[in-house]
Amino acid sequence: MKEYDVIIVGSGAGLDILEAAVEHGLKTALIDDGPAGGTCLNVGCIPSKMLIFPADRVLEVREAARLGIATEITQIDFASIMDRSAHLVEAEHLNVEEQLRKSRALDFYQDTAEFVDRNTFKVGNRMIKANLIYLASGSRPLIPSIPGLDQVDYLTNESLLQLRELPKSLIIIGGGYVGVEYAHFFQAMGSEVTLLEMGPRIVPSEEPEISELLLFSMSRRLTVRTESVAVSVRPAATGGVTVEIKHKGKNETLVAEKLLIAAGRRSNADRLKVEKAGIKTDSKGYIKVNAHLETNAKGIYAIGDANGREMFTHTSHAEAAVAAANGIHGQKKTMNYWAAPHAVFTHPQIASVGLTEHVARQKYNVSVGRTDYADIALGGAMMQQEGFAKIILEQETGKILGGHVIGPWASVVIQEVVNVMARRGGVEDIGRGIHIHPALSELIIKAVYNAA
Ligand SMILES: Cc1cc2nc3c(=O)[nH]c(=O)nc-3n(C[C@H](O)[C@H](O)[C@H](O)COP(=O)(O)OP(=O)(O)OC[C@H]3O[C@@H](n4cnc5c(N)ncnc54)[C@H](O)[C@@H]3O)c2cc1C
Ligand SMILES: NC(=O)c1ccc[n+]([C@@H]2O[C@H](COP(=O)([O-])OP(=O)(O)OC[C@H]3O[C@@H](n4cnc5c(N)ncnc54)[C@H](O)[C@@H]3O)[C@@H](O)[C@H]2O)c1
Repeated sequence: MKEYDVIIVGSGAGLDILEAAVEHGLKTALIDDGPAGGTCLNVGCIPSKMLIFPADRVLEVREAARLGIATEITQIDFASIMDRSAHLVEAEHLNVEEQLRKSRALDFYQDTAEFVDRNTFKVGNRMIKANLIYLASGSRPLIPSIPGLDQVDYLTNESLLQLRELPKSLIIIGGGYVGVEYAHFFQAMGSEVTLLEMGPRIVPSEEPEISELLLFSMSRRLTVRTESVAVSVRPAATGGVTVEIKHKGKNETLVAEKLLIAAGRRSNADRLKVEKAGIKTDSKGYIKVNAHLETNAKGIYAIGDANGREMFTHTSHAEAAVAAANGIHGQKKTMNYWAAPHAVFTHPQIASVGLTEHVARQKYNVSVGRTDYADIALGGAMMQQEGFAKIILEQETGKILGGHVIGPWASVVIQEVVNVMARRGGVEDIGRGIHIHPALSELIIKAVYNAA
């Protein structure tokens, strides 16, 4: 039995905790049985955005015609696009791994951890214990129980990164963030893509008009089927995969070379056997935490995807800072998600922060303002006929409650709203800064003034 001051499971956001613990001179163990760096680096944000960047360029070239630039894409080297991403990821994770292995300030266990009791982990065939524990154990793809799925060679966000030949056709189950981002990527590369979403709209957590515009825009490039449930799956006689679906009550048969499952995530808490430490989980298996990110077991914190709250890398890092302050520095900080943003890197891009209009109306008197890209000078220069920014204000105070953008560079345009919301600011805070003309930032000031 080896004793530590701190044990951390997971080398994604867990690395932030590690840094705080080591800087504080604590005897620290880090455990991860996957590639160092976690989901974002290895199979999530980084590889997907390395792939989506060239996909965006393809769309730019295709759309250049409307500006009077006639051009043609003569070749897309799919294998080299996949390799570029894989090489960057590999170099980065080997770098992280080497630093962890070399460090004398910590012990790095590349093995699976499971609780034995409140303070003790079994890691491979070793036992280690600590009073202070951080669970940054993340999530993995949720594989729905569709009859026949185990008979076919389906892809996930992990295995698709091994592809070096572009599938001629692809069915994607799930119209959430993973589904729409990869639908954009594979269609841009040249696949014939069918996206299936069982709910009434794709990206269902976004504003309804954002889901609608994304659906409208994607439907020009691929087949999007909402209210479509995969009923069964089997190998196709011609090779590939057959998917039987129920679409608005009717049965249909779809065939494609490949099938991608993008039906959500599931917690890794089961792999940790958290019940042996008496740690409570919610109905989906995510680890329950309080406002200080501490579980019901004192001294055990859960951050990032492990707690299932806002499953984004930047939020995981924000949570790590709060949990490190509380557990390591003895503070009592509260995690605040008020201005936690996210972006979806599809085409068009989506970005959002704060409340949706529907949620805001349940609690506040609101006024809503919207500016289309076409209504600002740069949007006009871009001949951007679609896309908008929407701002939701509290009527009495002018405080910003939410901001939502769909269109080019949405992920950048939203940042001003995030910064103002983080200070609980409103109309005056946006208006105080002079906005560059003609730039996309004019979307926000105009939407704010429209709302006000
Ligand atoms: C395809 C895809 C694209 C995404 N794109 C974005 C994006 O653009 N922007 C964004 O903000 N977010 C994005 N996300 C979400 C983001 O990747 C996650 O929110 C983030 O990686 C969570 O980090 P984490 O540290 O909580 O967990 P992880 O990074 O998942 O780390 C958990 C680690 O714990 C290890 N582990 C788990 N259980 C055990 C155990 N019992 N023993 C030992 N080790 C264990 C795992 O091996 C893993 O390395 C994306 C996700 C996916 C799937
Ligand atoms: N850009 C980003 O920040 C980014 C990108 C990708 C993923 N992520 C993170 O990863 C999480 C997981 O993404 P995701 O897209 O896998 O999950 P998700 O939960 O966002 O979406 C899954 C979708 O699949 C649908 N679905 C589930 N089962 C189905 C079935 N049998 N048939 C048809 N549709 C089905 C659901 O209705 C849902 O809309 C996100 O919530 C986000 O936190 C972030």
